Amino acid sequence: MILELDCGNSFIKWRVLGADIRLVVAEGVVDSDLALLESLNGLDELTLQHCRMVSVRTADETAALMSLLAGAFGVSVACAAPAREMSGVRNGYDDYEKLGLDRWLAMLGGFHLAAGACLVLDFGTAVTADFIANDGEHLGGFICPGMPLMRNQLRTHTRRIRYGDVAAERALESLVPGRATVEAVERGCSLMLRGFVLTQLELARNYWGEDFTVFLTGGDADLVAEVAPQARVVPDLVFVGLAMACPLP
Ligand SMILES: Nc1ncnc2c1ncn2[C@@H]1O[C@H](COP(=O)(O)OP(=O)(O)O)[C@@H](O)[C@H]1O
Ligand SMILES: CC(C)(COP(=O)(O)O)[C@@H](O)C(=O)NCCC(=O)O
Ligand SMILES: [K+]
Repeated sequence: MILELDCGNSFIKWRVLGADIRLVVAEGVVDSDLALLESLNGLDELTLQHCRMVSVRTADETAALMSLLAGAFGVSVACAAPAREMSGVRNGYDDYEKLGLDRWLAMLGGFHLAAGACLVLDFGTAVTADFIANDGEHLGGFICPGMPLMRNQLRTHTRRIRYGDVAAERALESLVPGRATVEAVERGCSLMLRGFVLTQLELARNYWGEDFTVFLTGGDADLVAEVAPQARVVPDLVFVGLAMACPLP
């Protein structure tokens, strides 16, 4: 069995592949290293041969998780590393090591699945957009605050915007102008994300006409899927890239 981990700024996405590595036998989203251990320890018949991971956390945090996993399951962990070029994709950053590894893997996965020009949009703590041309050249991308950051900025930098998570979820059932703070904020931020998506689509059309594939990934991809009906929603896009960057030994 193989354990795969995508350590974002807010959550760790994990999944276990079976003896047939095309099959996901267990998966989850957790908010801490300890919660990850708990989830994994709760699985019966877990026998890990390999572990591969991508992390956008600090080197210290990543190393701590690696040694935790080595201690608990006796596996060594392969970590995705920056590259100037891989699987036909050329990293477009001036300093290629600075490009977020989750972005890089989602790009590898997207270009592989599209076999051509693609726009990769990731909705996590931050929102990212990356443009990969038909020849695999990464043209660059954009980073902006995601839903969790936008709502938390409003909550922490104003005095009267206060509401709970349950109300937030319900507020997004519609996008008509809000008649309560929670509706006004949640819908307002959701529309910001949708506007961002539309701008990215316009830019992609300027580059490539209609000849490109759009990928939506990240925990909040569903919030914007409606404005990009042509897009492929691929929640495990980072894992597609992870398998390419860290093939089994
Ligand atoms: N099952 C889930 N568990 C946790 N967060 C989720 C889940 N489904 C959707 N989300 C949303 O996804 C967002 C986090 O996305 P994610 O891609 O995990 O971020 P990051 O990679 O930055 O940690 C949060 O706004 C959260 O509300
Ligand atoms: C942009 C990100 C913060 C996104 O992280 P996430 O929202 O997935 O947790 C991450 O990819 C990152 O730290 N990137 C490094 C900076 C860059 O890509 O330019
Ligand atoms: K992510």
